[in-house]
Amino acid sequence: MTESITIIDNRTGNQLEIPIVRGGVSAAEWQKLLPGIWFFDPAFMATAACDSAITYLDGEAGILRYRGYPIEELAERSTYLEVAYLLLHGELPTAEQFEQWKHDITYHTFIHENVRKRFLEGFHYDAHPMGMLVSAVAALSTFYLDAKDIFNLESRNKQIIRLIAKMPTLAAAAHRFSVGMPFVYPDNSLDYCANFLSMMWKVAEPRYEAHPTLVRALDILFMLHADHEQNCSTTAMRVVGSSHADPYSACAAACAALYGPRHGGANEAVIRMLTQIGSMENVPAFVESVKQGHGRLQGFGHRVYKNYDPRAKIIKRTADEVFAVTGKNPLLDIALKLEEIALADEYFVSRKLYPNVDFYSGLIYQAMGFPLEMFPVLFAIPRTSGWLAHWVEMLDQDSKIARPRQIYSGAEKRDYVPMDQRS
Ligand SMILES: CC(=O)SCCNC(=O)CCNC(=O)[C@H](O)C(C)(C)COP(=O)(O)OP(=O)(O)OC[C@H]1O[C@@H](n2cnc3c(N)ncnc32)[C@H](O)[C@@H]1OP(=O)(O)O
Ligand SMILES: O=C([O-])CC(=O)C(=O)O
Repeated sequence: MTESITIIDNRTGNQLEIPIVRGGVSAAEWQKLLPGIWFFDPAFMATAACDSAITYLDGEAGILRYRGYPIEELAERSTYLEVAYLLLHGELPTAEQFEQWKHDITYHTFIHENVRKRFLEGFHYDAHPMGMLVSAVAALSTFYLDAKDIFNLESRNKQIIRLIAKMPTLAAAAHRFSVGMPFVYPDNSLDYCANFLSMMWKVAEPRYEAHPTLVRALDILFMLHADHEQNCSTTAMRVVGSSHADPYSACAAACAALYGPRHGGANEAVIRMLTQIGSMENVPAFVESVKQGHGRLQGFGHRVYKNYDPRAKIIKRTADEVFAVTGKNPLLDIALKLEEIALADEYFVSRKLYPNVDFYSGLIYQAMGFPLEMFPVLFAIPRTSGWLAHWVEMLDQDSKIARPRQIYSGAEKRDYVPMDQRS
């Protein structure tokens, strides 16, 4: 195995041996040998930003594992709360640990009345629920001042539990407000996903009981969305966290990164695209227009996967179970046709563009009755555990503040021109 690479410093002609660290070159070694020479890698296409033990991803083979456990096995046998524990603690919980974890999360599902009444209800009536979520998560830092104490393990764990517990409550509150419905308090006799569905849909006393197939489907989707190594939002979490900001502020930054249509907003964009296509007959023309450069196939392509996203495979199967309860989403046939045509087309094959996690998830969410605007919110709820696992790992590694360099391409030094002399 190669243990170092040899490069020539073209300023001096010197030959330099740079040690390889786990398949990569350490930036510290690089800077020692070649000070002032930076890697130009604006979108981090070839940069490992950290050393992480949380999620393993082989994009060529389409493999995803959390803490060593294959995603397929977790989706089959685990639950979201167990997966959240696994991501954060590194091991599956014992029965006793799991009971305590569930109890702690359940105990913290309520949000401060002012967050709802004064903050969330202060938004414009048509505010996007993801915008509301981003702001509400940031606002939580003003309610929990102990959150600044990030190196106090007791306080740190409390914020982790609060965030995982309160995300569904904030999400449902944002939805209820946006449709003019009264807020529903958490029903802590219910499990995590059933409780969320109750806060979303309850219209009459004494309680809302979601269909067990739909509760399980949501739990599976939450497991699949829980982590994905250094994606854009997790990178935002780590970058903001590296300044030692509190976890609510860092999580708000991560939520904001997830909001974009290139990332967690793509599931919403997929449904808009399928609706715009309108029928199976229109699919070939739509694919042609994408190939001509008019937009992108939403829910297709991935920075790391150059194969079928393993999560999309599981979601596709789960969709059938959901549709058996809700009735088939009429957009499914268009989605299947689109996949069939794209996967047989040289444009998509040569670029290794396959369906990603967002391609089929929206069809399930829509069939379950969620409005499109809630789709990125549904992504943010489970991803919170992944963000927090990375935040904890980063703090435990005592990592440095994230601070890349740049290649300056602006003006040379010049003199200030008074305003009356400018043309
Ligand atoms: C949870 C998630 O975040 S999963 C991703 C969700 N996002 C989407 O589904 C949005 C659609 N997909 C995309 O925009 C991209 O595939 C991304 C953002 C996910 C990845 O982007 P990158 O890794 O930077 O790939 P890049 O944009 O360089 O694309 C490589 C080539 O494939 C093409 N391409 C990539 N994705 C698509 C697509 N969805 N439709 C059509 N062409 C595409 C690009 O045009 C480019 O072609 P070129 O080499 O001829 O210029
Ligand atoms: O890994 C990525 O870049 C995007 C993604 O699939 C995710 O965050 O789940």
